[in-house]
This record gives sequence, C-alpha cells and structure tokens, in this order.
Amino acid sequence: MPPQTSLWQSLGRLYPHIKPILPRLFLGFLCAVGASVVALAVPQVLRILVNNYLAPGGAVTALWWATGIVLALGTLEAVFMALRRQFAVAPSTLVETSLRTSFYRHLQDLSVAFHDRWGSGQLLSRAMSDLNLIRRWMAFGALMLIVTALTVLIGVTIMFFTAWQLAIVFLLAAVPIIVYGFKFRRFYGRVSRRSQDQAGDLATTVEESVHGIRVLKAFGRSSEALDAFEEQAEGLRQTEVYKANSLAKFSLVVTLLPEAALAVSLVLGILLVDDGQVSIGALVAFFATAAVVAGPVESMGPLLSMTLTAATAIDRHFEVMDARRTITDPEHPVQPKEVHGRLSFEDVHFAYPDAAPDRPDVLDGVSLDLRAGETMALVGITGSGKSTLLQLVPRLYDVTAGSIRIDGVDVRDYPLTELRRIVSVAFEETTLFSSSVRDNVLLGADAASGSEAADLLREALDVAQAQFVYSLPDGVDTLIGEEGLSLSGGQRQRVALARAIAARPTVLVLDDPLSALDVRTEELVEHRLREVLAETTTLVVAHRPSTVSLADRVALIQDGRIAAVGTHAELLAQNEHYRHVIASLPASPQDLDSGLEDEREVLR
Ligand SMILES: Nc1ncnc2c1ncn2[C@@H]1O[C@H](COP(=O)(O)OP(=O)(O)OP(=O)(O)O)[C@@H](O)[C@H]1O
Repeated sequence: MPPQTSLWQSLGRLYPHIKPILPRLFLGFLCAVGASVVALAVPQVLRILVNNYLAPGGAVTALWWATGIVLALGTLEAVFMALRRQFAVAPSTLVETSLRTSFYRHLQDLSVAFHDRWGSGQLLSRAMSDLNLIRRWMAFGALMLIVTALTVLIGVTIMFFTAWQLAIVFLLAAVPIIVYGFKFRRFYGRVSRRSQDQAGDLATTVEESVHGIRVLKAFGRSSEALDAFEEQAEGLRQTEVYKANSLAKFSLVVTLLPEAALAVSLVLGILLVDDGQVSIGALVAFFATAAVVAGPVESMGPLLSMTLTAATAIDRHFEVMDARRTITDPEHPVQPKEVHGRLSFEDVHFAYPDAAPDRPDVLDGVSLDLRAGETMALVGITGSGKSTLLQLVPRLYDVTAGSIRIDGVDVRDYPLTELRRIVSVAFEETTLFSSSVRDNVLLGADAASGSEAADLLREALDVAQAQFVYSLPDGVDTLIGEEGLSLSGGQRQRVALARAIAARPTVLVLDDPLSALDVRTEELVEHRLREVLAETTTLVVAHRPSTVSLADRVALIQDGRIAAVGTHAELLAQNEHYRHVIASLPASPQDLDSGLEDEREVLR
C-alpha cells in the first residue's frame, strides 16, 4: 500500500480542478449557511413566543404573527436548500467529467510498460467509481462538512449566550469527541484505502474472466473461477463491514455524548430556572437550539467518513496521474521532408523494466539493416525476443541502449505522431474495437476522407483478403462488437492486417499476423502484399515456413542478437541453428522449399 498522505494534502490536490467552479460552489455554500442560520433562528422565535406571548394575558394576534414567521422561516430554509443543490451539483459534474477526460488522456499517453504493470480493473475503478466519489463529495460532502461545522459553532455560541452554564456541559462533552475524531480519521483513511483497492482488484478479476470466458468454459474452470472470486468478494465484504462498524462506533460516540450532555443540562437547567438564574424562555430556546445542533453533530460521522473516502479516491486518482510519461516527443524533433524507409538497428539493447537485474537483456546488441522497400523475415526460437524487437520500432517501448533509425534518424527524434504515421503494426493477438469494420480498418488513416478513404478501405480489405466483410449484415458498417469477438480468429487477423495496410506506412512491422489463416489465404495475402507494398519496408516475424516466403531476406535471432542474415536458401545451407529453428516450425524444411517454389510461381 502506498504511504498515506495527510488529509489536507490529498484534498488540496483537487484545488486547481475546483478553482473554476469555486464561485458557484461558494454560492452553494452561502445557501447552505443560509439554511442553517434560518434553522437556528426558529428557536429564537420560540423564545420570544414563550417569554412574551404565551405568558398568561398575551395577545392572540401576536401568536398568529409568530406562527407566520416560523412558517416563513421554514419555507426560506427549504428554498435555500434547493438553491444549494442547484449551485453545487451541476458544476461538480463538470469537474468530474474534466478529471475523467484528463485521466483517460493520460492513460493513452502512458507507455505500454505502465499498462503491463497495472491491472485493468484498478484503472477502471479509478476512472469510474473514484471520480464518482469525488464528485459526490464536492457537491455535497465538502459543503455540508463546512456548513455542519459552522452550524455547530454558531449553535454552541447561541447556546452560550442563552445559558452559558448549560453550554459548558456541552463543551465538556465535545472534548472526547474531538480526540476520538482524530484517531478515527487516521484509522478510517487506511481501511477506506484497503476497500477501494480491493474493489479495483475485484473489477480486474471480473474483467479478466469476462475476457477469458471461452477459456474458462472450455477448460471447465468456471466453478474454480467463481470460488476465487467469492474469496476476493468476501475479503472486500469484510473490509466494508469493518469500515461500517468503525463508523457506527464513531457515530455512537458522537450521538451518545451530546445526548448525555442534554440529560445533564436538563436537570441543571431546571435547577437554574428554579433559582431564577435562567428564564423559562431561555431554557426552551436552549433546548430547541440543542435540538437543531444535534442533527449536524450526528451527521459529522458520515460526513467525515465521506471526506476520508474522497481523500483516498483523490490519492488513487493522482497515483495514476503522477505516473510519468516515459515515451515522449523529442525536445528538438526532426521531420525529414521525405522518408524512404531504411530501417537500421544499431547495437540495440533492451530489458523489460520489471526484469530481474541479474537476467541478461532480452535484446543484447541487435544490429540489423533493412534497405528501403525490403521485406525481411525475423526467425528465432520462441521467447528469443522477436516481438520485443518489433515493438521498439514504433516506440511502444524505448531501447535501453543503442538506437533504431529510420533513414538514419533515431526513432526517438521523430515526433511521436509522425513516427506512428511512418510505422504501422499488426500483431498476432489482434485487438479490434467495438465499432464498425470501416472505423477499425481506417483507424490509422485518419487523414483520409471521402472517396480517398473509400478507396483505401477497399484496397486494404482486398489485400488482406478480408472481402468477407461485404457479406456481413451491414457490410463495412457492421458493428463488430467488443474486441471483434463476433468474428473468427482468421477474420479478426485479416481486419487487423487491413488496418495496418490502410495506414499506408513507410515501415510495416508484422508480428506473425497471418498465423490464423489457412495456407491458401496466406498465399493470396502475401501475393497482394508484395504488389501493394512494394515500396514499404517490412519486418515480419515468421512462425511458419510459408511466411518466410514473403521475405527478400531472413534474419535469425539467437540469444538476443542477430546471429545470421541471408536468403532462406543461404541460411539453410550455412547455419545449423537456422536449420534447427526451421525444423521446429510447423512444416519441415523440405516442405518449406517446395512451398517456397510454389509460392514463387504464384508471385511470378
Ligand atoms: N511485458 C513483458 N514484461 C516482461 N518480460 C516480457 C514481456 N514481454 C515479453 N517478455 C519476455 O521477453 C522475452 C522475449 O519475449 P518475446 O515475446 O519478444 O519473444 P518472441 O521471440 O516473440 O516469442 P514467440 O515466438 O513465442 O512469440 C521472453 O522471455 C518473455 O518472457
């Protein structure tokens, strides 16, 4: 658990966001104070009523006047309360939305390394429920806490002036409440943090099991998943019960002590009236004021707990917002007029941030040159770092040493948007968004519109052999559902490949994007890719001999370095490890050779 910050530090971090709506919040605050002052005025009217008009021989009309005044004050209090809501609720929703938007923007900007570390449920709960808590606190909790404290302060002052001897009894009762309040604050803050973190972990579990529902069902692990979920949910329930119990204890003390003080002062009050030191009217007003103050005093517990929960939510929000962007735009960006796509890796080293320090780098000095327009296949045993190397090109991660250059310019010197326009990626694990096929394919071609966009879409779908989309219910406008789950694995891959092609990149990195395709379709895709992307430099991870046929040359990666580069035939003839890797691929090298010949025939 991160270190606990002080309550004021946490709440203070919200100030810049609240600043624009402060005038309206202040008006809301004035209305809340108005409502409290009016509520406190009612007992004073009662005092005058009892002392002057309810005495024997008092005028009846005066009684009606007093009743009318009490009614008017009641109405005024209701109006003030309605205005408070009006002033505070709408602006606080604006702050919530702006916090949520900046949170989302920051999540987009944070590096992949950050997302590797954070559970999606933790981010989801911070984006949704924590911000909701903050909004409710801004619109209600914060105002009411101040108003409540003020009401108690004003009420006790009035009680002092009405009958100071009785007010002292109440002040004595306040001392243990204040001491307990301080202890409660520290303790409740910690428990509140635990419960919000547990809620986030629970959200991650739900997200993961919904995501992996097919695997859970296929392996018959649904009941085990349920057991694990129940255990987590029970942990959260226990924390919530613990929280509720400690709040109940605090509320008990906050309610019981003033009630006890009331009982003591009732006896004392009667003695004082009997002694002539306090009038009956003053005694009535004192107790009526005490009754008005009792409400705010009792609400102190829930309001304080709401404030502490909001402070935790603010801490959780800023933990993400404080995470630094590690992959940023260069200070002095280089923007060449024309990019040809020569791609070079120069002594590239890379280790994942969470890797053990004694582990060797995943990439341990990779040096490789791709000519502009060349297609190179990357081959290596599983876990040799092929995907890692690919992800360094569009700067999903940054090299830890060495450099990657496009046309001689370090990728870190390109503006990020420009680099990602130059480099397009398709991964084996496809990610599609819950929108139309068209929007998914044209995701990286945002500059295109109208007929240009339509042409790009048609061509990309054609090259990726994704013509099946035209027979979907609404053609390219068909919504393909969350993560494209309504499509088959091969269909999803083809849409993702079409997306990479439609971006019209200068450098294309493909992480085995054809693995779910049958050999015939793969052949067709490769054929069309070569035609359309003749000018595009392509680095493709190959897990099947047939994919190697796409390449002009093959690079063999071994122990984090490029062990050999050459044509497939050269490497087969010269490199023992290459023969071993190729032999471990789904088809035998002999098949590959014949396959390659067949495919060359197709390409000729
Ligand atoms: N996000 C990550 N955090 C930490 N380590 C990682 C991460 N991703 C991959 N690795 C590790 O880096 C090494 C290289 O992984 P990589 O995915 O690049 O291999 P690969 O050659 O593409 O494997 P495959 O052929 O199985 O796809 C592996 O040991 C893997 O465990």
